Amino acid sequence: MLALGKLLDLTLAGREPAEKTQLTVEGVRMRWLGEGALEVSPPEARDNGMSLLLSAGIHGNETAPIELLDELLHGIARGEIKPQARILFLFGNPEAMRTGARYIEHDVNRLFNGRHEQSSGVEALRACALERLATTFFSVQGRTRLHYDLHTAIRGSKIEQFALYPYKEGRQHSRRELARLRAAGMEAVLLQSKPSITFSAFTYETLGAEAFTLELGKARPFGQNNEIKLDLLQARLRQIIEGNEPQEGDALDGLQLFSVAREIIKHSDSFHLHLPADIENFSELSQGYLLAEDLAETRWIVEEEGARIIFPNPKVKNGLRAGILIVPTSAEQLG
Ligand SMILES: O=C(O)CCC(=O)N[C@@H](CCC(=O)O)C(=O)O
Ligand SMILES: [Zn+2]
Repeated sequence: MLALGKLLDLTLAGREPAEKTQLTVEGVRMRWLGEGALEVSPPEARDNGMSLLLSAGIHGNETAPIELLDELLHGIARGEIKPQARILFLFGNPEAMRTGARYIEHDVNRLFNGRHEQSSGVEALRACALERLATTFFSVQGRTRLHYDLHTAIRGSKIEQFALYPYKEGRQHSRRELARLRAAGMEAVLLQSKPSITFSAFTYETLGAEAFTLELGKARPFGQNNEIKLDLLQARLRQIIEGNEPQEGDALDGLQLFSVAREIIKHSDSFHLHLPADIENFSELSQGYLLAEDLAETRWIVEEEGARIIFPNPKVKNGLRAGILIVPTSAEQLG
């Protein structure tokens, strides 16, 4: 296999490849753009106009998606997968990947849409570099722009695989993209209701891509991801890459939709979350339930009917989201 196909090995070893550009037997050009960043370009005659950004390792301990991208890249480097799309592979936080940590100093997925300018350290530099790489990649006009940012979650979940769909004022969520996610094995989608500072929010809001955070199961170390079923996602990614997706229309086929009712923000060290430590994502909370308390007698009480909690985490830094309250919604208002 070509050395650049081993982007993961290079990244984990903190090494720079001797040759920065290589051609596969299929005439596909692979170009190393910097640590954890590789661009794949099909021969011009085969290019179908799709620009696909695939990122993983934004959180360094979320290894299943990193392994998935590694496999896809190996397939391309060996000539088994024949791209018609341009692809940018990004490993989000190499430093944290090397230590098996979610992050070193700051959660890189809270530093986008310019937030890195108010921060410092390795993750602020990385978020700035990722923004630049994505901006350059999506700068070619007239191409379809799609971004999947792949993650796994800290805790177990009543719904194993789901996507988060960013929000931008005046832009409609696309039913066709939801159908594509369903075909890729996602069981639910959370429709965001305000702008955000995550990587997928950046590519959606600022770069005009269709962009999603995909949650694929529970985070485990490298080599321990057998329980995570990625065959549907892998097959769909391969079809997008090779430009041979079935045209099955926009049927959502049982996909569960939720909208974000509220983000729970931790304001101080006095923040206390009234949930069991082992609570699963998508657990239902009854109306009137006292979810959290913070300084100055701030109380978070569940008001919404059918509310569920995802990503509850009282250990986040002050000022960041410590959980999301979601409610069921329907597909009626989709574009
Ligand atoms: O399990 C958790 O608590 C967090 C899992 C995770 O990393 N989720 C992403 C979601 C990003 C988004 O809101 O689009 C994150 O929190 O960064
Ligand atoms: Zn993550």
